[in-house]
Amino acid sequence: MKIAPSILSADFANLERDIVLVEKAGADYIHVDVMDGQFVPNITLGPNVVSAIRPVTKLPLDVHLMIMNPERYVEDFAKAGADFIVVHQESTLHLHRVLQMIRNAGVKAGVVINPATPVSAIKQVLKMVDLVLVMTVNPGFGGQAFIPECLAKIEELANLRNELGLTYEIEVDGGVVPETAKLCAQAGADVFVAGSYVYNSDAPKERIQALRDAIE
Ligand SMILES: O=C(CO)[C@H](O)[C@H](O)COP(=O)(O)O
Ligand SMILES: [Fe+2]
Repeated sequence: MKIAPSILSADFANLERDIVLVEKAGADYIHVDVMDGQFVPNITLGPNVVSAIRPVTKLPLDVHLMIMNPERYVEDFAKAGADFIVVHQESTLHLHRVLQMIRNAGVKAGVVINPATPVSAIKQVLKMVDLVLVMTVNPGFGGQAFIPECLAKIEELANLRNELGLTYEIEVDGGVVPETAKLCAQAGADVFVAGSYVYNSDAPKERIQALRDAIE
């Protein structure tokens, strides 16, 4: 079980401090939310920020691209030091090609689906990916409520992984707190993204531990 704090809820004027804080608190990945103001109604950061934070942590950078036509930026995020590049099924007409590009750049490839997108939409590419991310809120903002209908998709992906003999990690993102994390773990999730629950607190270390206690 892995915990991936999302720096979307960190203090952007103190990113180094907030990344080191969660690394020391036992985080497994650093989740980086990239938004373009088109695919989602919010704008965050680009490859320059990924390359700026790369040297401040040894943890893998899990880069969640919420941008239209992510094929335009795969190379830039790979060069910036992303360990995972995760692209939305809904953001490109050429999902297979984008995943090939990510793999060819020597980066782990991930695919992500919105709450309204069924698992069947990514079945053809499951054998190409290292990670499948199930959005449990509509992407764009931190601090939203978990959508319980997404749990069935986690279970479906866990069953498919067994049936097809694959090894992708199943990650969940959005509204993750101990109660919802437990439900996701029971459904088969392995990686838990948490932004506001970890960072909007005086005690991020205790919050990471509370998530771990809930899922293990
Ligand atoms: O991708 C995201 C939003 O689109 C974020 O990773 C996610 O929302 C984390 O925030 P929170 O844990 O507060 O829901
Ligand atoms: Fe995210």
